[in-house]
Amino acid sequence: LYLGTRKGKGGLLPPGPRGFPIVGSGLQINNAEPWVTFSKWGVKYGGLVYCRAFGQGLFIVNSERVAHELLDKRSSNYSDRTFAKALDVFGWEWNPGFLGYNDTWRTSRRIFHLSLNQDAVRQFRPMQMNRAHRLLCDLLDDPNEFEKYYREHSASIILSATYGHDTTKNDELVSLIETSVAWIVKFGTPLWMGMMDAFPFIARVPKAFFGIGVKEMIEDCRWHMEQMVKVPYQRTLAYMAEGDHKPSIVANALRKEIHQPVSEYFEWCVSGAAGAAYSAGADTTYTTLQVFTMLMVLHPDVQRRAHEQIDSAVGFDRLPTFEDRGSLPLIDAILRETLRWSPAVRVNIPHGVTDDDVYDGYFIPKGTNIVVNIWGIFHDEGRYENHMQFNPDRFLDSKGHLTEDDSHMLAFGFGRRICAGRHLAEATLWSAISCILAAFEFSRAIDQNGNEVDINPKWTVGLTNCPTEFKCSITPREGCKARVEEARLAAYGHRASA
Ligand code: HEM
Repeated sequence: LYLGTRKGKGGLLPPGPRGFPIVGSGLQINNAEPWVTFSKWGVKYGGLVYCRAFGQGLFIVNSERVAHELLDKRSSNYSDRTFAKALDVFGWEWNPGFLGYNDTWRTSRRIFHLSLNQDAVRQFRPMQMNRAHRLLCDLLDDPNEFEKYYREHSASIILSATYGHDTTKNDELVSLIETSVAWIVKFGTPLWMGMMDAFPFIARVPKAFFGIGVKEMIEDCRWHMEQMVKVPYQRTLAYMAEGDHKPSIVANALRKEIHQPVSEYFEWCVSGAAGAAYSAGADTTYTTLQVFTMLMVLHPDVQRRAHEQIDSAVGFDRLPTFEDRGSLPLIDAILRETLRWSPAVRVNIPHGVTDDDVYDGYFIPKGTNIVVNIWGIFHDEGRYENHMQFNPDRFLDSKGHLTEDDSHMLAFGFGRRICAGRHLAEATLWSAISCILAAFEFSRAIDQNGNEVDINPKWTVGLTNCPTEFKCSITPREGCKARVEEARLAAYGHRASA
């Protein structure tokens, strides 16, 4: 049995699996479900596991305490993205989510902070409510297409908050960016990151070589990356030139006087930050809405209680607004439990170590990566009893008030690298979920023979893990049509055409 006996140059390394020559334990990590491998290792080796993957040292954190100790409390040492250089080959060098711990990354975080800090995000509330109302109209008109509408909704909010762009049906910007983001989601897994870091020649393997074609995929990816950063950014410059004053991350940054005159470098940072906001925010928000929908179908009891709370706090004449949030604790509890039960990002983006460190007697060398198994932490039976059960009451006290437990925020990552859009995301999700629950009821779909259709989602593989292609029935609640028609009038300026 190997338990913590391996020694690094600077001391004892934490326990972990013994790997094979060259690839280390890289191929033992399940690429589709890495959190499963990490959780198994967590049970066997503990909260901090060490392995080598493709020639690189990798630390896996399976414990909330260790994650806080290292990534939050010692964040100045654990905020690099050491693998990031290898990813430049994908054309992501503009993406602050993958930048090292350097000045360009700091500038990007300042750009985000300006528009997305807890107070600043309030400027987007009217837009978020407007998009939630549009979503209700879409669901009322064609509930079977909920997946498509969730995508459009998430995209629309991010594009507005980032570029001040008001999306239309079949918006060309949305389709350009969606295709580009699909590349990031595909290549953003620990396996791809590890392989590109260790064996950069893989990027040059053409299709002619046994049909593998990494080279062609990378060329396509690079083209999309360039377009997704340039095209919408230019659009915002045009809006600004026309005197459009909608708030957005790009416009707010460019208008901020301390950066006048705007340098080419600063523009590069702004356009990169904007591209990152979309790529990091659209898929994660959509994923959370999909998980929420699946959970509502599976838990009619929770849904009924949510309906009752909304009806009693908001009434039947209008839809919830942000001002109602305090009187709808169950909606917040549902949101928190949804993020816990299936976080959109189950395995965190690796944090790089800047300097050698020692933790709990173990040596952590500089240049290695720390990966947090977010799913594993959320499914720690010692912390969350009956962890597989969806139970929003975990976040409520005996009087039904929200508790102080905000551990769902772990879904947004750690330390200085914590998700830059978390306040925006929370508000987007809250407005969508509260409005949807006010207006609709979810249940299992019924097939042609009158039988209930099982929920067997396909889960996507990549940086995010999303349930898709499942069927459910979304029906308007009593009195809902009138409320949605009011929302349509407010959102579009007209009622439904006959
Ligand atoms: C449910 C929605 C979301 C979830 C679950 C989520 C989760 C995450 C996670 C886990 C990280 C990695 C943090 C780390 O390395 O420790 C991250 C990073 C990031 N997120 Fe989000 N995110 C969401 C929505 C958004 C939105 C709406 C935006 C932008 C408007 C956004 C922008 C970013 C950016 C820019 C980063 C990179 C931060 C950095 O490396 O400094 N995210 N997010």
